[in-house]
Amino acid sequence: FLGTPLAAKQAVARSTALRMQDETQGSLFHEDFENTKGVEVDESGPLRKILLNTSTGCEAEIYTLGACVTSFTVDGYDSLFVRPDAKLDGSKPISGGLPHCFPQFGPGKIQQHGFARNLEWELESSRPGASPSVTLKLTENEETLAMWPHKFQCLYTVTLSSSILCTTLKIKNTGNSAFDFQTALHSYFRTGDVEQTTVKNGAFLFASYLDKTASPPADSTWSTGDITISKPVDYVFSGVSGEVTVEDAAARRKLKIKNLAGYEDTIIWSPFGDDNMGYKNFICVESGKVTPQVLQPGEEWVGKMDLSPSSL
Ligand SMILES: O=P(O)(O)OC[C@H]1O[C@@H](O)[C@H](O)[C@@H](O)[C@@H]1O
Repeated sequence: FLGTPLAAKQAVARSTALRMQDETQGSLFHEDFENTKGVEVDESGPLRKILLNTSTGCEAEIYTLGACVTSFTVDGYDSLFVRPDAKLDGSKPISGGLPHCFPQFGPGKIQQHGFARNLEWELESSRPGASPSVTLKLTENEETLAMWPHKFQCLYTVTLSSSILCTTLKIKNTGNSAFDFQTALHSYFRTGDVEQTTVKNGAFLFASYLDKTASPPADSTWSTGDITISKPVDYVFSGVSGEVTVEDAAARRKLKIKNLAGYEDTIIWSPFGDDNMGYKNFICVESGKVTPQVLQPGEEWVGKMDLSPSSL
């Protein structure tokens, strides 16, 4: 496991208004609760999390380990799913919610899905108010440089706006030489029953995709339009993006995944049949940039993905 052994962190039973480093002034400030309405830091458990909430009753929970959004609740329904086998003590990355894969997606030269989800991200800034927002930051350190010799800055902003969760990830090359990377939100969406769930986007029909359940993984063509799940699935649809909809007939819920920038690919993963992972109650519909993206020194890539839930 890469990063600070967070499991050992002392549990401090408190939920406070946001405290953070103001880098522009170089000082620690602590806003009073009225001014931080909608943004709280919860340090009562082994891992620190940020809570966003609106006066209309929408809530989001973001762990600073991996900058992982683990809960997004509108009208009392949480659209995100955390696997029952997930560890929330820092002993491994969080298997649920919206984990970041960076700088690698899947297996490869470095660890599966990269290191961003294993590391503690810094609190960069917050914006309280009617549309509360928090920005978390990750930069290189000795451990990342040993695995991936590049200087970078990731800034991840999560905003609750009305009943929409807005996310923006900015990845910048802060070094002196070019690098390439892959990234993805390995999104876990709650389902009443994965077998009664349909994933829709017009571009699935006749799209070519990489079937990672084949041995060895093989390119294929998707010929049936909408995607339903009745067996283990691990498909990478390069070039399928834009609005992807998850319709969950069992829970009578619909979720629009709006890929607004940067995420050009869609990955569908289901460990169908694996009760330990709670396979019945989630589907991963991932927003990815799987084709490697080159960044020259000073260049930045921006990924934007919003979630808009409603009843079906
Ligand atoms: O188990 P992880 O690392 O959290 O990732 C979940 C799954 O993610 C998928 O993308 C991989 O193909 C699986 O092999 C993996 O199990």
